[in-house]
Amino acid sequence: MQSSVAVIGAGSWGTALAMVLADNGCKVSMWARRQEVVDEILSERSNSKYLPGIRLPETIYPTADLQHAIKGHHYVLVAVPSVGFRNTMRELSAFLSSDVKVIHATKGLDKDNLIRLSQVMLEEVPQLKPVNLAVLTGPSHAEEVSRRSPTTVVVASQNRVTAETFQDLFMNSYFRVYTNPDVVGAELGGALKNIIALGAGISDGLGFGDNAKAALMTRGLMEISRLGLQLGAAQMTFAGLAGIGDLIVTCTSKHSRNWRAGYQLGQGKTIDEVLSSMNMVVEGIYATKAAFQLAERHQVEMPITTAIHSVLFEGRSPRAGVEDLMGRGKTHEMEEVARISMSWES
Ligand SMILES: NC(=O)C1=CN([C@@H]2O[C@H](COP(=O)(O)OP(=O)(O)OC[C@H]3O[C@@H](n4cnc5c(N)ncnc54)[C@H](OP(=O)(O)O)[C@@H]3O)[C@@H](O)[C@H]2O)C=CC1
Ligand SMILES: O=C(CO)COP(=O)(O)O
Repeated sequence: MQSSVAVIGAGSWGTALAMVLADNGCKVSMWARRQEVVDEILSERSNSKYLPGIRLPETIYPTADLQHAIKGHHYVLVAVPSVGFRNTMRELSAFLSSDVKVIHATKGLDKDNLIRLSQVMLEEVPQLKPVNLAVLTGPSHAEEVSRRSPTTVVVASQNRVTAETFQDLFMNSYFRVYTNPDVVGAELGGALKNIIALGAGISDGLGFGDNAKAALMTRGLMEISRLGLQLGAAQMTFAGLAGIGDLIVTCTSKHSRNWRAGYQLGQGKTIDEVLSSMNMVVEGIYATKAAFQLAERHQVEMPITTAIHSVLFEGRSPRAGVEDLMGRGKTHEMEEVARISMSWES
């Protein structure tokens, strides 16, 4: 039987994932905020602002009416930016029945309560069952997925049947889907790597080399894991696609909006100049603010996040931010390893 899926969000990622589902034989209803996007898809089969040059399959049915978008669908995918996530879920709440399975592909945190987005889903749509929720994350730029370039992602859910149901819906010859029970790690990996990608862009914009970027990625993963473990994630998740995998692609790809924003900051532009030059979401900016507050709340050391926070929100120059990082007091690479190594006893 043909599955029908509602995709909420018609930016780059919602559209690219709608294409994967359509390629898999699903009937896809896609909600866009603006009627112009709907009209363009209906008349041209394209979404030129977000995926220029890509032809969308005929089995993607766009609509600007949220209720119409999800009516009769057993599966819902939410792919709106984190800043609009809570409101979108609140609006959806009136139309979602309790047996629907919902997956989100947004990489961010709730800016007000500093919670994960699957937690926001349950707050705003209390009739949803936690076992029916999942998260899709991993190294996956929309531009490449929409060109059907080989991509791997992770679907995380506390319930195996739900994870495998979404795995079956999305998986195909160019889109390989793994499952993982660690929802906390999957969501945090996706949200926090954007901060480090901003840093990688800043480093490149300042003219630094590969050594600096490798350092940022490695030490960045360390602080992502540190906060993640404190918040209940499984360490191994950060060694997988939702962790190091996504960190690599976002810190090194020309497609990354976070890297591009960081690059311009490194070249001397202000944050306002950078944001006005980009017509797509830069999640790392919001994630930096949220992670900085979480680090303070949980007493977790996150020097790179702190340095990027000082550049974004405290008027520190990118170069001074790097000096802050390089001038920190000396430390072990891994406190945990140093602590358990008997040979280190004096
Ligand atoms: N692009 C990618 O390669 C990937 C993106 N993601 C994640 O997916 C999420 C969505 O990003 P992406 O599709 O790339 O973003 P884009 O910038 O490409 O598009 C944003 C989309 O969200 C809509 N939108 C903007 N603000 C709001 C709001 N407040 N409420 C509801 N909708 C809103 C926009 O509508 P309008 O046009 O009307 O402004 C547009 O449809 C992000 O969390 C991102 O990190 C994850 C993996 C890959
Ligand atoms: O999450 C992404 C790729 O996995 C997209 O990253 P950007 O938002 O930086 O483009």
